[in-house]
Amino acid sequence: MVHKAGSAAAAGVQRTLLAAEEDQQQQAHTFNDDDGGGGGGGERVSKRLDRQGWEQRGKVDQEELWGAAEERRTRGRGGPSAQRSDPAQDAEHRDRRDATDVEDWTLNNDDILNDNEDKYPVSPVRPKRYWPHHDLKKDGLYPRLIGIGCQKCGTSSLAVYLGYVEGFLMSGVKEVHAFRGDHTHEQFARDPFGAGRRWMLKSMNWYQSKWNKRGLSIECDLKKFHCQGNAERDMVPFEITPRYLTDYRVPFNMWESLPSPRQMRFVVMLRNPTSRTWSAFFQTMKQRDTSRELFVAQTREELAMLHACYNSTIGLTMQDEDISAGRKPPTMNDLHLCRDPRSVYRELQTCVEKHNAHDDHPWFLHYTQFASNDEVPLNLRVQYEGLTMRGLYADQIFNFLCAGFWPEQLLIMTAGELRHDARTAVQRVTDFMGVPFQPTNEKWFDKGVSRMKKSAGPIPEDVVAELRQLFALHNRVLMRLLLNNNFNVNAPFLLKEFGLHDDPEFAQHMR
Ligand SMILES: Nc1ncnc2c1ncn2[C@@H]1O[C@H](COP(=O)(O)OS(=O)(=O)O)[C@@H](OP(=O)(O)O)[C@H]1O
Repeated sequence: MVHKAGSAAAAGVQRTLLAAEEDQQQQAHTFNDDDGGGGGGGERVSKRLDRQGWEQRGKVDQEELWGAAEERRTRGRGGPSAQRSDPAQDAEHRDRRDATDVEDWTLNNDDILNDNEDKYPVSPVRPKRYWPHHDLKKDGLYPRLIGIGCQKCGTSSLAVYLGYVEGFLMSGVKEVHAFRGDHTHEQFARDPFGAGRRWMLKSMNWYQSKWNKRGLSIECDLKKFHCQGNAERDMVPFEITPRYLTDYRVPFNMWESLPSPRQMRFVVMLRNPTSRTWSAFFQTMKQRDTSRELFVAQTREELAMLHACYNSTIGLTMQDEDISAGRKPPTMNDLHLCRDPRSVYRELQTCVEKHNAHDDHPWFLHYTQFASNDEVPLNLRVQYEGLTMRGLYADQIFNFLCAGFWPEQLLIMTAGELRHDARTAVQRVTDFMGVPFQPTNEKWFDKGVSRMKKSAGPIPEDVVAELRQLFALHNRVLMRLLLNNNFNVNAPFLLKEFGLHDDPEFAQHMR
């Protein structure tokens, strides 16, 4: 990539990069609505992209997903799977659903506002909950399940599979990107009762509206711990935005603004980070310069920057010697390592600026552009984390614990697991959500979701060893984090994905 030196040129390139990043997301995620929480324009874009995307694939029609959901609602609970399951159980399930078609229930909210602090230590940076009790429009649902990652890990296929499970209700677009801006965290902190509150309401109303297409709604009065609505209790509204995992602000925004963060469930798709990096590069550069030389050059530049800056700034778990040296796994007792994402990014930015000898490489600097930059509109002020850093999953997941979420709330699935047996993998998700696994269209589970986009093919050999070297320690810390806490994992698949299935340290988990 050729960059011009000089700050004006750098700003120009940065704008181009922002545009490219947007463009990348829009092109890549054909059901993406990367509006960053603003509303309006994103809807238009997403409609266009949805149509193009699904037509290109020629296999799945998003309306079909919605149509299937609607049909299920109106004609009862039939569907192919019903023929195969126990009729008595089905009848019982049907009765239960009919009885709850109009819901009026009290949430089990013991720990929503007064967290049960006995179970785990509380992170020193867990934000205050700002969820507004009043003034919200009551015309949509909140998700119960959010797919938070990771990019290029099979999330589109997972979205399609879940879309064909009874009761699972996808947002109008797969990726809502609701929590990535500063609209909650920063605006609200600055002005909780004025502009910040208006931002919050606007963005949460916008978020809720993603599920209002079928006239479903739910109202919650958290002062009375009471919710009422016409959504069925075991319905699972969901969305999947892979970049939620890599933007350190996201879990904090979620904790602040979702009505019942402790009841949220997350699914995290993971993939071996080396092949992920190449797949992500291939997507980013689609229709531009996809040369393997560029990939090697760009990756090396990122690696140099990460070696200089990652561990000392953004790498939360890396800052504990015992953890990084393998003397202990990261657990909930290590939440003192947590940092406010804004200060983490600020430090990262300072470090990157110091080590970046060439200010003609703004594409990399861009990923630390957290401080306000008036030239960049708020909804475009995304973090560009580079491609390699997105594979350092351990700290990204740990950061969710920092924001207040518990390991029990996260289900970890690997791309290999989904590819191996989608039915069993998706059933893990339905079990996790406590709802029966009832596919509404068996063919997707029997045939599998066909490859949706052009594949990246094999990674250029030149940098494989360097990438593996960077990821080795982080992968190990990740396994220790996931296997020693109460995450919902499938250990053998997990270890296999990361090439640690023969490692004596984890042998007990392979049994
Ligand atoms: N069923 C199933 N299981 C596992 N992996 C699958 C599956 N379907 C697709 N893929 C591969 O996932 C890669 C695309 O991932 P995403 O859909 O998450 O991409 S995106 O972030 O939404 O753009 C992409 O990887 P690459 O081919 O290496 O680019 C897909 O081939």
